[in-house]
Amino acid sequence: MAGLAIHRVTKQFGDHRAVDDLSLEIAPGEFVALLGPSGCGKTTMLRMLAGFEQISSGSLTLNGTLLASDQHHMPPEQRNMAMVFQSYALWPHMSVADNVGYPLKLRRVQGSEYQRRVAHALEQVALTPYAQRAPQELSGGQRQRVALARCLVTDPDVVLLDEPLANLDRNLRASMEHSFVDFHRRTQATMVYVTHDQSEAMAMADRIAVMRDGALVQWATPETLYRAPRSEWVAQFIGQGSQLKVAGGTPGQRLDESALMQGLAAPLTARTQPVLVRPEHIRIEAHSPAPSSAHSPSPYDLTGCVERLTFRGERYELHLRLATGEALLAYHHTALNEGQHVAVRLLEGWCLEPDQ
Ligand SMILES: Nc1ncnc2c1ncn2[C@@H]1O[C@H](COP(=O)(O)OP(=O)(O)OP(=O)(O)O)[C@@H](O)[C@H]1O
Repeated sequence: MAGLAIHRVTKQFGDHRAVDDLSLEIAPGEFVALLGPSGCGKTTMLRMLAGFEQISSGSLTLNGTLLASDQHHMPPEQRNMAMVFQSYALWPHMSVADNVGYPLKLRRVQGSEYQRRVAHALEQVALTPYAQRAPQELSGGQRQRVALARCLVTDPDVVLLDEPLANLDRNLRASMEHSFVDFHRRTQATMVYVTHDQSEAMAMADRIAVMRDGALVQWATPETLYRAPRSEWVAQFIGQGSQLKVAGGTPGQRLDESALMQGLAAPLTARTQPVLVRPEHIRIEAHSPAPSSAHSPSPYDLTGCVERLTFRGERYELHLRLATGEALLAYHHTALNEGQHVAVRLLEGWCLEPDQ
């Protein structure tokens, strides 16, 4: 396949495997996030793609051209990739326009061609009016857009981004997410974006590679990761939710309400299958549940105690404790009292692979 192919790549630092037998096929023009906790090997993978780090085994190819293997290492400047760093890495003594044009100077592009490409890159990130300012006279978000324009100017095949929003405050991060998505749409560049922030990855990427201890644990669209996380570990890392144990069900199976309730009603020793229940699949009945008759059991025959209540503007987050001692996170539209007992209905759940 044309595009960026990571084939069984391993990076060994002494005894430590920072990246462990990782394979990904990234389509041309795709926006991909490498997501995982600190130290899982994301930056090391990105640096191997850029050519700043040699690979220990496996191979990297871009549009069929070998970039790296254990025998071969194409230098970074020959890979036609551009990298955006957390620190922006702008030259303080140069204007915005000169910073953006710097990679062109290195390539000896001059005159009207130089002017045209710098103007175009600045326009792409909506910074034309700031061309003559110094980087220190810009906000953090604007500086990061200068860094984007600087990588755009060389028309790279691949843009590599290493936690580019980590230094920005929360509000600015949200607006920069739009800038990145917009940048991606306009340029159609293949983008590989490293982050430990799942909401950032979910908001921007076409597909996400979730990494743990150097290995790939799931490679899927944001929707699939949310709806169908593979394991207990991925489920606790992506989105909000509670994990319960049920009897029956197999990993990768969706349980409906009755299967879930049946699985929960089994003796504790038989409940070995972990299941994820998202808060939007939980219904709360604030009044005490009526005793259910043996012939027509009420759907509300699970009860929980409200341990904690957090106001989130459009809804309340309820931290519930079930009679079995298990914790459950639910949403509710009105305030409840801490210590109050409520009836709980679980509409669906997703069976997970247990962690080793
Ligand atoms: N040059 C190096 N020499 C030895 N070990 C290294 C080197 N670079 C990274 N490591 C180790 O490899 C592992 C992965 O590091 P890496 O920076 O890729 O993780 P990361 O997922 O990007 O983390 P973070 O989100 O904190 O940046 C870590 O245990 C790190 O200490």
